[in-house]
Amino acid sequence: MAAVYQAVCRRASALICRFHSTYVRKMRYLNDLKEDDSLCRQAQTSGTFYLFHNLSPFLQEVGKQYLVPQVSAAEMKRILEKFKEAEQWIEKSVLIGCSDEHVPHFALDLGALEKSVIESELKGSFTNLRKALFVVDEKDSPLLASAQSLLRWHDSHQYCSKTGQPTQKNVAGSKRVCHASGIIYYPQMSPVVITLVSDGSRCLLARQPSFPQGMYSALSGFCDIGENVEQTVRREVAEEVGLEVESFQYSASQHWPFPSSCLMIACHALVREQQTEISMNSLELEEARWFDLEEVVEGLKREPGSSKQDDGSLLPWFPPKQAIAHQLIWEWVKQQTSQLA
Ligand SMILES: NC(=O)C1=CN([C@@H]2O[C@H](COP(=O)(O)OP(=O)(O)OC[C@H]3O[C@@H](n4cnc5c(N)ncnc54)[C@H](O)[C@@H]3O)[C@@H](O)[C@H]2O)C=CC1
Ligand SMILES: [Mg+2]
Repeated sequence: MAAVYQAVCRRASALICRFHSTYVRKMRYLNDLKEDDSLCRQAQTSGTFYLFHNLSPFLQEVGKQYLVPQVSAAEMKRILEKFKEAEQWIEKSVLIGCSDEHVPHFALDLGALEKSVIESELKGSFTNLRKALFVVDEKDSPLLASAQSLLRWHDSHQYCSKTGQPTQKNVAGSKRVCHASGIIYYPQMSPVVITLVSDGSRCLLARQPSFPQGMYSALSGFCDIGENVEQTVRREVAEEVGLEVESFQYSASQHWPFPSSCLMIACHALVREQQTEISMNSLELEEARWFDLEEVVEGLKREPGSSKQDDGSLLPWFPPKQAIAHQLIWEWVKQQTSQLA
């Protein structure tokens, strides 16, 4: 009876599925892979793999382009057979998505294997993520960022922080379990607020000592435990530049893999026109100042290389479009120019 009931349910859910959009079906499939170890193990045999070596993604340089190759399961098998314990390597992979046709995508870090062997087999090279994100096609950057973050999380959560016992990942890599205590660990992101402060006609951009020369960005800061986004915006602006936020507006968000895994929550904030004197916290920032519209528009046109002047000084430039700070600055320019029109 139970078997008949299950068959009816399966048929019903298959019928319902047919009416779902491609997106819904894809999300449901990914969720099934996360929940069902045997389904996911089977998926590994037909999936594609994005490779990393000590958290650096594998890229291929073709002409002036950098491609992010997807290695087929068969190709993966062929390469791993060159090393010992080939089968065990596939088990280290983590699920990072799937195509509209439900071909699952995995990420795999081959850090303990000889890098040069893999590079020459696959004709490419493992490239530092900070470089990779800015040279690959725009659609591939978020994928590389989230894949690396997930691999990093697994690498640094091998043991239970309560019992000290090893933790085991599920096949998809969506969690790790300590079988001694029953504690389940899920991949984490730290919420960070990034705020573009404006006084109505100028915007405030700052430099941290670690930024590349000449680059200015919006103010950023990790959320403290218990804070909401508004409280973090107000606190960070007060801490870093000594100003009081009057009002703020959410703009967009982005996952950011540095220093480990941040959820960047981007906001515009307004301070009173009469209270714009900056009192910079020099422990965190090396410069913070107001920029007018013209200076921001000019800065957006500049690239790191083109910011150097003949006398060696640097003109300001801003984060590239892959960073959400860029989007905030663009939005501010658009809003200012629409006000002027
Ligand atoms: N995608 C983008 O456009 C941008 C991204 N960012 C990212 O935002 C992050 C945070 O910005 P900051 O101004 O550096 O933050 P911050 O102003 O809160 O200062 C960083 C300090 O906060 C402390 N901290 C508190 N919680 C932390 C946590 N969960 N992880 C690490 N450190 C923590 C540490 O002492 C650290 O040195 C940066 O790591 C950076 O990668 C920053 C600007 C632009
Ligand atoms: Mg900060």
